[in-house]
Amino acid sequence: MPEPSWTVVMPVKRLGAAKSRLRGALPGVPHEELALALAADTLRAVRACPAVARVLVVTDDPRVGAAATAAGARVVADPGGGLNAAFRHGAALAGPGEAVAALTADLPALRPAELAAALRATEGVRGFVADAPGGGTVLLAVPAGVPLAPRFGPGSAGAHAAGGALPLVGDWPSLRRDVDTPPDLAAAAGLGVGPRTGALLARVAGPVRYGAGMQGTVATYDASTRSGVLLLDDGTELAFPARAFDASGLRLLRLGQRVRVERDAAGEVVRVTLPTMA
Ligand SMILES: Nc1nc2c(ncn2[C@@H]2O[C@H](COP(=O)(O)OP(=O)(O)OP(=O)(O)O)[C@@H](O)[C@H]2O)c(=O)[nH]1
Ligand SMILES: C=C(OP(=O)(O)O)C(=O)O
Repeated sequence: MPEPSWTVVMPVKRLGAAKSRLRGALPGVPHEELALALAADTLRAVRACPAVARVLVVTDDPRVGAAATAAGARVVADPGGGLNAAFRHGAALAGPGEAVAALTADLPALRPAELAAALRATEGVRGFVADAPGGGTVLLAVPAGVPLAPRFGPGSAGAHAAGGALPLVGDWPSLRRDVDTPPDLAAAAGLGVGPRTGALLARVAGPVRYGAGMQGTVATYDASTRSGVLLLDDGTELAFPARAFDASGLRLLRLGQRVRVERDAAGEVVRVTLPTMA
């Protein structure tokens, strides 16, 4: 059986207003560059997904529009009225026989194979994929002819479920990893981001204390190698090397102990400290 061909709708805000919670996340990098890189890397992965036939980018931003056109997407103007209006507008432009997937454009770690797997899982039903923390939505997909009825925004996972959409269960960390805050960016870097975002991370000199506020608990610790694994509060696991422990000034770590995590521009853990330490 041939793979169904999806139309993906991706709205992107004007770069000056987009991703406001990330402003200043990468010192020395203009905010609009970062906002553009996140969207461009998302789009790149979507275009590389074999299940996707068409991409509609809904935006009023000229730089996003140019990048999207160059990447082979169709660009349509933002109708105004916010994110859900933008999604409805894009979905209305899909052909009558086309299944539609509404995707947020802030998934710089997205892997085409994970998007393909999620689209396969939603075939024939109206389904959604929650973000990594669980309260938001990264993907809402409908079969041809079924209204999208998007309810994106705070608490959207609950709103989509209440509206009858099926929560899709699957191990798709790169799809669920939306980037709203500096700790999200660090988590995405840990998964591996696309080239545009990666180039900006690499441009930042020296170790950046991404998510100096990021916390987790010690899941494993091997005193002989001085390394182990942390369970972050968003449920992801993160290995830490001996040098991150050595930088802590601690003599040992106990299982279940609460720690604060500092990571470098590539997402590697550079220091594990106690939340009470300066
Ligand atoms: N075209 C369009 N896209 C939007 C609009 N609002 C949000 N988006 C996009 O929808 C996706 C998810 O939105 P949010 O995570 O809330 O992003 P944001 O509004 O840029 O970020 P914050 O300013 O931090 O809230 C992002 O790709 C945004 O660019 C809108 O009004 N129009
Ligand atoms: C747009 C959403 O929220 P966030 O700002 O968390 O990406 C959502 O999850 O529906």
